[in-house]
Amino acid sequence: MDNSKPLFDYFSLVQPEVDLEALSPEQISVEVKELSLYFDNNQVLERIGMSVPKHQVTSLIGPSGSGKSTLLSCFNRLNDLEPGCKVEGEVIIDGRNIYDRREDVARLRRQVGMVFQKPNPFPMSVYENLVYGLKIRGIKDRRQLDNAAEKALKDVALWDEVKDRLFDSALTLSGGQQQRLVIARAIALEPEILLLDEPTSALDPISTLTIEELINQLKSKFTVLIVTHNMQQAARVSDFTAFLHEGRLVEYSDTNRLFTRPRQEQTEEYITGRYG
Ligand SMILES: Nc1ncnc2c1ncn2[C@@H]1O[C@H](COP(=O)(O)OP(=O)(O)OP(=O)(O)O)[C@@H](O)[C@H]1O
Repeated sequence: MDNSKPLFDYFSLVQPEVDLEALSPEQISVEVKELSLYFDNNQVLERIGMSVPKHQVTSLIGPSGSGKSTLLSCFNRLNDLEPGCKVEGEVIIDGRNIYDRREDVARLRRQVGMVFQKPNPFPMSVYENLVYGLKIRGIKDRRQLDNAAEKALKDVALWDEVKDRLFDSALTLSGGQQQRLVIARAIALEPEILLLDEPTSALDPISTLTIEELINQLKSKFTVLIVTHNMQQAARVSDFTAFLHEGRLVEYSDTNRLFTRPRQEQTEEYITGRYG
């Protein structure tokens, strides 16, 4: 993996550009409308509007503090846990505004899984990590749990590495393996949407590459949203890219378009490294 490679090199093959405006409702996984978010009196997101395409990878990029992680956590209402947080606007998933008072947040979090920057396996065995959520859901059948654990490990290409260590502590795995395990734990619950908040920033280059390859495969089953500081990573893994600056969505388009022919000067300044 070469992070110094010019971004343009990733797009040497001309790919058809996808028009986000032309997506049909069936192609949209999440619709964000006029979304603003405040922590006390500080406005962190300003009237964000975007349609997130189904079964595609969408990256959120932008300088530190631009609101990427905050926007990502709006998709499963993780912000609600923060004191002083106020949200305006709508985030629509499956026709429901998830900020509606009637929303069942536990159900939402099953529909929208999340993986954080630092691998956070539970301090229990590899196997127990994988079946924990299923057991909470009331699944007791041993064969069903075994099958789910095996399938999730195969989905993240970890099965061969850990099949003989299923009952060892998850904390004995390497950092890259732990992050794949955490992704497996999330997908064992069969979410529709997977949120990845800088999933490789604590990992070495080889583990990063493995996770990036995995992200490419995951989109056949899930809609993936990823926050990344690394523009080369956004170029490598994502179909669509959203550039945020000071809480505003400056530009959102086909990744190819955004990195080769940005419409906004601010985007161009950012991707060419003039700031951020
Ligand atoms: N819980 C919170 N309480 C108050 N302010 C917050 C909270 N979380 C985030 N902020 C503020 O919201 C703004 C956006 O933060 P956020 O973490 O979303 O940015 P980011 O683009 O993900 O940054 P980074 O790349 O550094 O992770 C920052 O000014 C931050 O200080």
